[in-house]
Amino acid sequence: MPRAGHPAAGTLKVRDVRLRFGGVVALDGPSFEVAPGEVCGLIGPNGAGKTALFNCVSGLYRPDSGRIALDGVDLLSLRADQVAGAGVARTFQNLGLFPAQSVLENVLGGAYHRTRAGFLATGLGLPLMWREERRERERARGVLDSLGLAHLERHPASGLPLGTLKRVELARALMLRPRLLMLDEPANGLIIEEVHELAEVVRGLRTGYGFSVLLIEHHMGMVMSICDHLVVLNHGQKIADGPPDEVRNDPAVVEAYLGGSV
Ligand SMILES: Nc1ncnc2c1ncn2[C@@H]1O[C@H](COP(=O)(O)OP(=O)(O)OP(=O)(O)O)[C@@H](O)[C@H]1O
Repeated sequence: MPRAGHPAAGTLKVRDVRLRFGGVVALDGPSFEVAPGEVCGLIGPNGAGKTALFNCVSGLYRPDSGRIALDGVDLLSLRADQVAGAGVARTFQNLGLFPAQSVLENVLGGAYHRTRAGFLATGLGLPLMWREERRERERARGVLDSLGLAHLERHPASGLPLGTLKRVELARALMLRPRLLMLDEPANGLIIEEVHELAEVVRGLRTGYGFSVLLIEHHMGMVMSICDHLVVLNHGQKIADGPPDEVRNDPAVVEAYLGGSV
């Protein structure tokens, strides 16, 4: 499996992040850390603030206060596209793929901002840009291969099973050479076999590419099987932070979120 190109890293530090929408407190000061190479699950009941936190890390929301840094780089001073350039890649709850485009074109979309002039310039016949695009295509093929998708590169995204589309979206995120990969409910809508398959894929990617993973997931089987560390939010506050076995037995977590069902 190809290395992603960055040196091993991916320390995310979140400190006292606060975000309000009018009278609604979405984030009420959570602080936590994701260590290099670990899979950290961000869990909590509906409305706990998980997506709001993801959006703050990826630059879509600007918190009212607090600090978020990746490998010492202050992400809050960057625009969303610069955050991606700093090594943060994410997938979305509702896939952000283009149905009419081929799998390869969708995956190449993940590399777009990394090229110096974009693929449009290649249409002008500029040799440097053409070489750059060819290089990115080869890299995309390598990423597809590492996810067992090489045979689908010409297939339009439409018509592929959801489990496969999730892997295409992962491939697109990998084109950003992430230090931190953020996955937003990847198991949502998958059948149990696909969940197991996806968990296996994420574990393999983490080992092969060496990045850290921050995962929002309601599927407790997946959370418990792949996370090294859990952070639990409730009403925008952190209520637990530690190894999965410890967190699952934490009375505050059982009370607030798990309802004793795990
Ligand atoms: N753009 C927004 N405008 C207004 N309120 C928002 C916005 N985004 C989030 N909120 C509110 O902030 C709180 C946290 O929402 P968030 O979507 O982060 O929760 P969540 O933990 O991701 O929930 P779920 O598991 O249901 O996706 C909720 O009360 C939500 O209604």
